[in-house]
Amino acid sequence: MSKKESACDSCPSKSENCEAGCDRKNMIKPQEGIKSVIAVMSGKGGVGKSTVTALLAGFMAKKGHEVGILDGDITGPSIPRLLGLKGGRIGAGQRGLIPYRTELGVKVMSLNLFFEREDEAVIWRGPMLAGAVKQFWEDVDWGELDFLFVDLPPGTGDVPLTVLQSLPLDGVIIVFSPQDLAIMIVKKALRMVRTLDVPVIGFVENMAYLECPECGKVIYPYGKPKGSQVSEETGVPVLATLPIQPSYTSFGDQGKLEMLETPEFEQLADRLEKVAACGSEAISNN
Ligand SMILES: Nc1ncnc2c1ncn2[C@@H]1O[C@H](COP(=O)(O)OP(=O)(O)OP(=O)(O)O)[C@@H](O)[C@H]1O
Repeated sequence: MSKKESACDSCPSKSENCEAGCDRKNMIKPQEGIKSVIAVMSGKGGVGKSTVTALLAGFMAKKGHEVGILDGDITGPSIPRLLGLKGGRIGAGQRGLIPYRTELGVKVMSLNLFFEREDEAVIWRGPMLAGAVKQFWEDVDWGELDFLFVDLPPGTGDVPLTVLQSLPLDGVIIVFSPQDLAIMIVKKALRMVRTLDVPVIGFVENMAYLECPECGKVIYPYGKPKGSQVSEETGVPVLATLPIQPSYTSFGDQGKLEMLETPEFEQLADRLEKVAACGSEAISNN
């Protein structure tokens, strides 16, 4: 039995007797060509979730994987800018909308790619935002992918809820920074994911430290890293710890973020490869 079949069989949405209380009963059809679907989430804005998504996509692409990014941050989409994609040229084929491709070949779909002006504002209410994300799943010809990363807007609102309930996710990565506030909110995000019975793959702690380029001294502008404390309290491993790295911002501004080398993702990549091969049951931290 394939990984997808077993995942679907264990999902209550497949059952004719789906109980009224089932949280994932609205799950939409898996796409045959996509091996694993991973949401990248954060409880709070500005912790670097889109930066992590773009860097991770580049890291996995450089390892030889076919990678896609579904930009679910409809009102604040930054993925096209970080990866150097200019909107206004979305095409359609027989099997749906054709995603853009970055220099490394990462497939990307984002609402901003429909606009020529990247500063176009999207003023929509929650249900429309959630509908757009579903369409990016259903109406895009993603083709064959090893990993589709879904970059979620921050928080626990309509779009994260729709994605967690309706996309056939293999798991969620939660990004946080070492501030106490961010830690409190990461636990809310984790609670939401667990309530909806979606597997948690692990945490990424971003902006954990800064290494002085002159003397090499390490300082902690946002406080000491909280990875081991959060891991102990939640039972979820921290699979990558990223420094404050000015090149992330400058490469992002130039649309070349995927080109940066990020050896910090080695352990996370191993986990993701396991998920793609054996299913999230093998690594779930729920
Ligand atoms: N490790 C880092 N080192 C230096 N700058 C970083 C780092 N991570 C993120 N940034 C910068 O912080 C800003 C916010 O990052 P990003 O847009 O990825 O956050 P986000 O959590 O996706 O935000 P949003 O809440 O808008 O979704 C960007 O300017 C980015 O370049």
